[in-house]
Amino acid sequence: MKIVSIDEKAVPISSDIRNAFIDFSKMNVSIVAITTDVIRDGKPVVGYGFNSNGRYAPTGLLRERFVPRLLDAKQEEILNDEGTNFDPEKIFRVLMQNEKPGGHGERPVAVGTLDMAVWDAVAKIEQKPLYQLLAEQYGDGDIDENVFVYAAGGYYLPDKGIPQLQDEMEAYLDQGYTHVKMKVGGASIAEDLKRIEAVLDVVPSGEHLMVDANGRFSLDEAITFGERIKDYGLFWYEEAGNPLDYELQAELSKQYPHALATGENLFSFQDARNLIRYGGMDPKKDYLQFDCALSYGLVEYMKIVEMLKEYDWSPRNCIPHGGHQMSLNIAAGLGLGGNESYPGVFEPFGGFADNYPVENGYVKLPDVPGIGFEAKGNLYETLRSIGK
Ligand SMILES: O=C([O-])CC(=O)C(=O)O
Ligand SMILES: [Mg+2]
Repeated sequence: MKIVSIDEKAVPISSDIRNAFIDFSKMNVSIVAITTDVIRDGKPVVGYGFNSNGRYAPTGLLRERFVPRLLDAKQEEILNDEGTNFDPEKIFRVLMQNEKPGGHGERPVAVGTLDMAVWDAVAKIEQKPLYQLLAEQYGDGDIDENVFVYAAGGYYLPDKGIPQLQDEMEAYLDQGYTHVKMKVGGASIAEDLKRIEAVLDVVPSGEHLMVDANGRFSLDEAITFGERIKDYGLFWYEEAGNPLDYELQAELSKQYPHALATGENLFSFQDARNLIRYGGMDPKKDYLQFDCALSYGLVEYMKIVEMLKEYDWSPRNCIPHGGHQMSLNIAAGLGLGGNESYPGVFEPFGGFADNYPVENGYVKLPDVPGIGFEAKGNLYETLRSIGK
């Protein structure tokens, strides 16, 4: 059993949208295909992966360092002890050879991309959906048949006014979502409050709306904004300040009475643990958004989940960033609180299996081997453009 080849390509996901920190005019992602010599259904198993939105394609890191390292590994370094499948933890160790600790930068994005492809291949070789494999081998055996998903949008766009924002949110509700998220921090407070109130006219109550400042605010701004929105009773207030500023997060937690969310820009076990240790987050109400496809993959994510349990956090407090099927599988197999979704944004990487509509805020997963990319036509078209 061996890896025959690994292919990578950068694919654009550019658009005119803007959050409080960046625009997406040059955004792209790496897709990878790990082709194996294992035959299932008469064809070699190919595992696919991609990195999550918000970080650029780590093409150089993959091609110069991580792909050669994996291709150079000996069989016993990448297979399980029985030799019946690839071993994601061993592969993680191979990838991280000669990598110093700390300074995570964009290395975790490259490793997370390969890790996704490894898990896709492993589940395909087992001929099981990844969520089932995770529940059986790493969880308590139970699968969540329905996973909570919310519609993340509400971006700033040139010429987008209040009516367009309301139409967008109404369309999400019409598509079966019960909870929606919008961007804040990219306009004046007065303007953002108008936008929030306009969306509150469309959703049933504040409990159905999240706001995301994408790390834009200073401590004072974060607290002031929190003061101004607290009576809306929103579902959560996301990434108010710089993701690595744990003191800001802790101070904000003391002032803002409702749920906070953050973590999408923390890329390692150590960063996640620092947030839990020093960020003042409350396991009784707050949410964690670590995204394995940006942060060393599922091997690292499972270490984070174990760490959280030691600090009395439940996996249900985790609702990952990224809107991809990998985290949807993790949510279903390991009992997370849900997953993000970007209806119509970041296509073809955002969104879930075709013909599995969101119903009353929940979505089901298809019963296909692997992560389920083959059940999402536009994504599979893109992924299969590489690989043997
Ligand atoms: O706009 C982005 O970078 C995406 C984001 O923060 C989110 O999905 O929460
Ligand atoms: Mg966010």
